[in-house]
Amino acid sequence: MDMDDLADRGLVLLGCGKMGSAMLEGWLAGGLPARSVWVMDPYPSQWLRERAVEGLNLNESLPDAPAIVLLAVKPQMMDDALPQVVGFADGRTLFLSVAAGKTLGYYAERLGDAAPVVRAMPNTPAAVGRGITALIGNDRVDEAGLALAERLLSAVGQTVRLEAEAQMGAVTAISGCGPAYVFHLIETMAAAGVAQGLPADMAMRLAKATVGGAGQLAELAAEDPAQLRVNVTSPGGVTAAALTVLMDPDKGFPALLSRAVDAAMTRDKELGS
Ligand SMILES: NC(=O)C1=CN([C@@H]2O[C@H](COP(=O)(O)OP(=O)(O)OC[C@H]3O[C@@H](n4cnc5c(N)ncnc54)[C@H](OP(=O)(O)O)[C@@H]3O)[C@@H](O)[C@H]2O)C=CC1
Ligand SMILES: O=C(O)[C@@H]1CCC=N1
Repeated sequence: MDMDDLADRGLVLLGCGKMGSAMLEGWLAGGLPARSVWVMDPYPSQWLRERAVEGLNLNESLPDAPAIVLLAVKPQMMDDALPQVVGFADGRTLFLSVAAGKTLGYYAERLGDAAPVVRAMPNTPAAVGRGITALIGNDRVDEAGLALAERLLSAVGQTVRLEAEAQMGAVTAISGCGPAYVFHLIETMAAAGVAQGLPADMAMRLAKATVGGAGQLAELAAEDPAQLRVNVTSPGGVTAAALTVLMDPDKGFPALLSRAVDAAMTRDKELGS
């Protein structure tokens, strides 16, 4: 099974909200024909209705044996939504789940033993081709199936294969949810700038460009992030004063982020049950 097979046999999206749309936007931009895509979503967005005008199959009858069914409804909705695609669980169709918490065991119970299932955790920067997705397959997924999932996901960013499904909770808490942490950092940096007297639009521009630029530097530089931090921190200077607050082991970022990640992982487990 390869990308041509995907275009011929079809890609079905069960649920196409924020995450499904972020990935679909990248796939269509990368050349997947709209006519090869079937979307099942009870309340499609304006963006999806516009893609339907271009040939995307929106809430129409599904192909006989699609190459991939992407499961992108909320975990809480999965029990209700899954029966719509259970008929594809005969081994010919690869299921690709992006739902937080829902384990390969959960899908085996509902789809049976024949269905190849890849569990993946993407993130929303996929919409601009800058996502990162971790993935792992069940024992019905062969190398070709995993490679196809990887090719599809790498069209919207980087991919990483997990060694064990148990790693997925931590991945979710770091890179799945992580963009929200960073967006909140941008919001709070801008708000702090406004509190110090900057105009709101200027403070937001400074915050966005700083986070975007620092992220890109962290990815491209030969030095690691700790050294890049040191490079900003003139001894006895202004950054050092701020970092004394932010790096406080009890009240700073380390303790705060560790608590946030613990909370995310607890919720991930709850959603899986
Ligand atoms: N958002 C993110 O950053 C990430 C999300 N995920 C995972 O992606 C999945 C989707 O999340 P997200 O996109 O944020 O959520 P959304 O609520 O935006 O998207 C889910 C979509 O599924 C639709 N839906 C609900 N019930 C059904 C059904 N029975 N059949 C078909 N479609 C249905 C919803 O419609 P309606 O709105 O009308 O209910 C909605 O459009 C979740 O499982 C989440 O864990 C993974 C990584 C990152
Ligand atoms: O908030 C959520 O549950 C999903 C999973 C990762 C990001 N969003």
